[in-house]
Amino acid sequence: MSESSAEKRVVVEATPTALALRVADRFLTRVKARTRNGRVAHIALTGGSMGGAVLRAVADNPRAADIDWSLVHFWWGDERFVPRDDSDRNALQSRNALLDHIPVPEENIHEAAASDSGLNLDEAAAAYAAELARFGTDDHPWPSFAVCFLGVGPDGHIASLFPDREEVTVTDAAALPVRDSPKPPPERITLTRPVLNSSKRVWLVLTGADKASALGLALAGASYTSVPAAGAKGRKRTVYFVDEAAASEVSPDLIDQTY
Ligand SMILES: O=C1O[C@H](COP(=O)(O)O)[C@@H](O)[C@H](O)[C@H]1O
Repeated sequence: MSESSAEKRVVVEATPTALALRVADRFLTRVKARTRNGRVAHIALTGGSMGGAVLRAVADNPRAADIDWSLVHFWWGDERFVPRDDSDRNALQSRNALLDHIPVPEENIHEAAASDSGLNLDEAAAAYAAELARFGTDDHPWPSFAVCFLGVGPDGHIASLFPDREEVTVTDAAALPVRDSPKPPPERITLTRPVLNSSKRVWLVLTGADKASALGLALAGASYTSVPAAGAKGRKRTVYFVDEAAASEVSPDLIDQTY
């Protein structure tokens, strides 16, 4: 195992459906453990194909009824700057998949402002940073996420940190406006790498043959500027949850059979 991937785990399931069920079950285990003694859990969600699939599997899991959702706060690693009821919004997708089906207080749901909120893109990014700062720690002006979910694009992007763009190198802000995104919609708000990587656990969830190359490069220690997924790293654990199609370029010795 190369040094660059030593602390990264790869968990493989045969299909996207099986993967979503597994991630959902593990997520519920983590949230239950974190909130057991009344501690708050901050969770960063992702949009994209598997973001929704995992949350639907959480909603369908009977163990969701065992969680005190009033202790759980939801954030997003990135958001598309579109109207509030636009189906492209990551927050709307997450609400439809999970948040509308669990008793989580509305004040625990921390959405970035939408394009019809009255704020422009810069103001919306600044407002999101200010909201993060309300829940900051002694170490940084943002909450420490117990779990940070990330999708990965075929180009290796995570959140709205795209390859070879300035945003991926920024370390002096918590949230940034993104313009001219290579993937539509063009305007977005993203958390920065220091925020994502201050998470206790970073879980990257990706499926499909079109992600195999990005996954292979991320695990091979590619530069995070050209493959942003390569730079995602949780303080305690970094896990790539993938299906067999995405895992086709992963060396078998990197696959964790025990996790
Ligand atoms: O645009 C985005 O894309 C990624 C990945 O999406 P997928 O559909 O290829 O899985 C997602 O992680 C990110 O949050 C989102 O805004």
